[in-house]
Amino acid sequence: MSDRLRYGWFVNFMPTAWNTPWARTSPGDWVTGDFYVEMGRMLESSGVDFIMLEDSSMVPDTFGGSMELEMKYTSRSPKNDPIPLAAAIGAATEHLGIVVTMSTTLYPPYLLARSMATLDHLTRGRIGWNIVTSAEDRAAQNFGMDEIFEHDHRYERAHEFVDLVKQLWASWEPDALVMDAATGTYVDHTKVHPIDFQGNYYSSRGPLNTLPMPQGRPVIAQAGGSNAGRGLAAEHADVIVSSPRGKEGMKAYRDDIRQRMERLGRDPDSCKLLYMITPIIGETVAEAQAKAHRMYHEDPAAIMRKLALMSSGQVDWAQFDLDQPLPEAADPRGITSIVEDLRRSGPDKTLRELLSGSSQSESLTLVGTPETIADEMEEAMEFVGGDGFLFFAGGGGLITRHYLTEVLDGLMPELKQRGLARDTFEHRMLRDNLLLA
Ligand SMILES: Cc1cc2nc3c(=O)[nH]c(=O)nc-3n(C[C@H](O)[C@H](O)[C@H](O)COP(=O)(O)O)c2cc1C
Repeated sequence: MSDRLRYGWFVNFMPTAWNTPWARTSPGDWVTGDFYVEMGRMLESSGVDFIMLEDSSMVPDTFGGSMELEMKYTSRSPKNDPIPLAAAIGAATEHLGIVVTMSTTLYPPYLLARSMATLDHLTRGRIGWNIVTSAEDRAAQNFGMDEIFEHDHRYERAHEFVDLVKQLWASWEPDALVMDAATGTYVDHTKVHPIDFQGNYYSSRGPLNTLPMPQGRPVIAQAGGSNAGRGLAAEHADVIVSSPRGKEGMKAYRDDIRQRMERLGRDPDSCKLLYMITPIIGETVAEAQAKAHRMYHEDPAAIMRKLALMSSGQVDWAQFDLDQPLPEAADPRGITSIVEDLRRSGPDKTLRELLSGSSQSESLTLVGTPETIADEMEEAMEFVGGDGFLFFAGGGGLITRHYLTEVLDGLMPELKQRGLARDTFEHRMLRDNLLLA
């Protein structure tokens, strides 16, 4: 495989590891954004295409009807707003893309369009938008709703939302800024247009009140797993991040998305698909295996941390016996594909077995040396067809500088040596670095 792959790093603006080896204990390190700004610089110098900032807006209390598990393991909170962090990372870097999550269910479209446009200016064309629809009642209640909309309805609204914000971004013609000294005219008003958008769910007069953004519109990222989610991704995404299991699952997902894009009249190569991985790296395979065993099997908190992470939707995992197979429990309003994926990956396994052994949200289980892991990544990409990987250190306060160093100073150089990662950024803007060869 000779084509360079694409890489992102998915991270939560949350506490970093604080009671594991190689962790810092000061909360000031994350809450000020210092850790993540430093991380942005590290990613850039290693040739990672973008950092992707997760978001959600609630304190979960689904597990056993209490916030205890959540507060103890910090799976979704405390969490700061990723939008100002994107600006801070942008100011500290020159080439790294910064993909920010904003929910179509919770943000007004005009506000979102304007924030994205402003961030694209601040970063000189390096912003992406991770479109999510939010699945949690608790988040909906923080924004004045009684409960979150039903799953497919959220996606129906998201289609309209995206149409609207795209029109707002296009409401200024690219050459509207004239700065004509002779007439003393800053902007040619004939090139700025109201949009008068009237949809089923949203309306907006427009135009946007920002100058046209450097990238025209942000890079659009999406992580849909369901039929409705894949439909939104196939129509709008420039980059799709997902975690289908194993090489076969990755290939089936990619083939499906590419077929959907073709049916919609889009060039399938105009969207890059990245698969989530959490490589466990050692200087020998045995050392990496021992580390993975310690992390996933010997740490009594590991399963509880995973349960806390999964307990932000409608499914109360406390009702299930950890030592029994998972019963039919998917709530159609919840994150359906996550529940279904888990059940499908081991219909006869107990919940404890399903949750132990790996980081549950990764496409490939990668445990080894930089060389053996790069072999597996390369082989998977040859089988799947492309396009790259999304690193993730696991949610809920597990990231450390030590882990970043293992991946960025251990694995990335090995990938570069094989021509599978970039040495330098060829372009200034995220869209160009991501999509062009
Ligand atoms: C890599 C990745 C990142 C995601 N980031 C977020 C996020 O920041 N906020 C959020 O509410 N959901 C996030 N999700 C959830 C997805 O938006 C989506 O709801 C989920 O993959 C299930 O797919 P479905 O909505 O099509 O059922 C993420 C999912 C993945 C795989």
